[in-house]
Amino acid sequence: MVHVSDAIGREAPLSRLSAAMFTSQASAIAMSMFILSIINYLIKHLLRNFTRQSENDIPVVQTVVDQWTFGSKTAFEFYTTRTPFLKDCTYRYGRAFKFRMGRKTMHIVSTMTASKTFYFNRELDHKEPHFRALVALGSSGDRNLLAIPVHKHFLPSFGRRMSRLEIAQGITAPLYIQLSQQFEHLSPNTHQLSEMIGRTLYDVLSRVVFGNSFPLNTYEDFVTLDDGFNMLAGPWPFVAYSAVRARERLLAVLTEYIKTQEEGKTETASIISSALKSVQSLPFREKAACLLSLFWSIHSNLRKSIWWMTAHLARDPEARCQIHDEISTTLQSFDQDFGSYLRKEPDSMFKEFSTVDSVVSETNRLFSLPGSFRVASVDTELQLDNGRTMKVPRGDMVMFDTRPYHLDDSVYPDATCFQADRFIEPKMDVPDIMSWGTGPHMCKGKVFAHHVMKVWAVALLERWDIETTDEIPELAPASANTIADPAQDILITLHIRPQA
Ligand code: HEM
Repeated sequence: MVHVSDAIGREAPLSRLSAAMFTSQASAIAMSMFILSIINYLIKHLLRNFTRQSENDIPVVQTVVDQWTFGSKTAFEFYTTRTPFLKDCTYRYGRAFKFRMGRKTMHIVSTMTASKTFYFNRELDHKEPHFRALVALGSSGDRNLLAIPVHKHFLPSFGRRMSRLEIAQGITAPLYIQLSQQFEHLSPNTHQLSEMIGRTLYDVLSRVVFGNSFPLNTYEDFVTLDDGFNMLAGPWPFVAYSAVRARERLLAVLTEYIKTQEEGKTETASIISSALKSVQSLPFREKAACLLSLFWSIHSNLRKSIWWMTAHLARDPEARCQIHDEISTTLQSFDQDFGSYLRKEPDSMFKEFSTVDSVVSETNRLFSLPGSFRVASVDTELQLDNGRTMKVPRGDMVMFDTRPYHLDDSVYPDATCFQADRFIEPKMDVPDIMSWGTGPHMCKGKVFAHHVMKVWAVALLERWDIETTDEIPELAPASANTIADPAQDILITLHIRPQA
């Protein structure tokens, strides 16, 4: 038997010693496990969301840590994992709750009664989100300088220039023709969906809206800016280092673009000339930031909504078949190619293809997120259902969450399912979607965004059949813009349609 010396020099058999070591090691492990589980319990306890009822029975979501740190944990969750955070809170606490975000409180409501106050009550100011977006896009955010040009001229100019008439006259035919040309060059094999959409959409929309001379080598910078936008708009913008650099390069490009525009050297859609005229009194940096906000609204929202729409069409052979039939029947009724016809009758794109219209609305129903918030300019009360009210002190924020409404089975039967024909006219027993907001500040790009999605689907499916074996992914938890990001990309296979 091997012997070793113990601590006081006696010789101890190895088996006895190793048994002693084992016992002391086991107790050390047990002790550490015990301490770890206490720490784990404490952390969980400190970070677990719980609620206390405020006056009027409105749950206040908070953690123990939040009580000491002005809501840092709930604010962090709201900024970094907004979609699951709001979903979880709605599930636990219902359709009205609130939480601290620094010195202010955020009030979340999702009842239909509350939506009326949210969208129509003038005491709830809608300007703050615009200033925050502008600052994220490089503006100084100086309210005195920007308030009138931005809210009296720039934003209203969108509404006027993005009407159905203006879109039909200036956008529809070039958009359809350029998309069709791009789709001719796709190869009949498997593509990453985001890649198939990304550049094609960026190039076509930039040319159609900003003119042929717009530099398209800005695509990578746009993607970097878009991916970092939530960080730029949040409380820690310095974290989004590469997005800041991409933004600065884009602002430089837009400044040059504005100078050429002002010299009358390039042609653009009327939306751009009108938008630039509306901010002509501002310094170049501010003009460029305003233009970047228009540029970003167009590209960012559509890039995502078209991704979800194409992904669902690729998963749904019945919907594709219905749309292919609709396209074939409609196009047969014109005695020339559709592009030439659209030049003469652009409004026909609005009138035809009701299944595609339905698919566009269904996509926006399922993938739009609460896109905006308000700040109470005076102490205000929001009416909730059941006669309850929510007090919103001056300076606090309110957000109307459209998702619980869009995913409510009693409003949209089988609400979590994508049903391509849900919004087709004769079946119109479902209410309109809330994705665009409503009232005086309803999305100014609504008609444009819906139309671009529609033209994309018609031009793509006219030439290609598309399919995927990948599952539709979840919403990316950090999504915080009006349209959610997908949690991951999918592969999509293109087959040329025999009749194309
Ligand atoms: C699928 C795409 C889009 C969705 C779901 C969407 C949704 C929204 C929502 C929810 C709002 C806030 C409404 C409110 O606060 O009451 C909004 C505002 C706005 N959107 Fe969109 N949007 C989309 C695309 C676009 C596009 C492409 C443009 C520009 C061309 C645009 C321009 C605007 C503007 C200017 C506002 C501010 C309106 C105001 O405050 O008066 N949107 N949008």
